[in-house]
Amino acid sequence: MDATVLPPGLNGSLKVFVEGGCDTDWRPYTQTRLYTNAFVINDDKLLLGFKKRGFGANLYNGFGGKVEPGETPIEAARRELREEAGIDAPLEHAGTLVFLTEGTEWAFHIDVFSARSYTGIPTETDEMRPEWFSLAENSVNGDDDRSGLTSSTTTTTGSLPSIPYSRMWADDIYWLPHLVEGKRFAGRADFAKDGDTYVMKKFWFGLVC
Ligand SMILES: Nc1nc2c([nH]c(=O)n2[C@H]2C[C@H](O)[C@@H](COP(=O)(O)OP(=O)(O)OP(=O)(O)O)O2)c(=O)[nH]1
Repeated sequence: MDATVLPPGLNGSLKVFVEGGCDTDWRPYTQTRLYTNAFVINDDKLLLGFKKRGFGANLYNGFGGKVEPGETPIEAARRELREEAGIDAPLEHAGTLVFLTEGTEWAFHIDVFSARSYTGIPTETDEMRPEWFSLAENSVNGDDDRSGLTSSTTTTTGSLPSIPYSRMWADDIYWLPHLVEGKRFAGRADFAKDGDTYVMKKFWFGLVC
């Protein structure tokens, strides 16, 4: 795809792999705020956190938050991983996500990181409950209601559910499989609000080439 038709906020050499949503314009914005999001993979398991409060509460996600003044995105990502999951990991940049929501006039610029090893023990915090999910093809459906299942922080891959996409941000199903495969991506997703629910209206994702 010609770089001139990238959604506003994206740049570089990107080849689209999915786009969709309403036939409306991308939401305008004048400011950008920096965020991070970190995913830890261990063999054929992926660590996600169940967000217990605040923005994105009740969704599973990687670990992350705002980049504080004086921090680089990678420093912020490692700090957030320590604060929210209690672990350290050799994070590498995996992708960039431009994210807009209705009612917020600025864009989230999210640097997404991944690591294939970690140190420490994933530990529940006030904000996040870490849980492992299986990347194996024959894993049980992680989109099912898991209430009643015991915590998966120490179980083996064989008994773990698959990635619970229906309980994650709606754009994740497009780019997270590429992150797991080690491919670098960038994309944009514009959301509207329907009551307390965020609905994805328009999206575009490409691989870095
Ligand atoms: N996977 C995924 N994550 C997203 C999307 N949109 C979005 O903001 N995020 C992430 C980026 C951040 O990691 C997190 C939002 O930050 P936060 O709300 O937890 O941060 P915070 O202000 O609490 O910051 P802090 O107190 O933890 O520093 O959600 C999305 O579409 N998909």
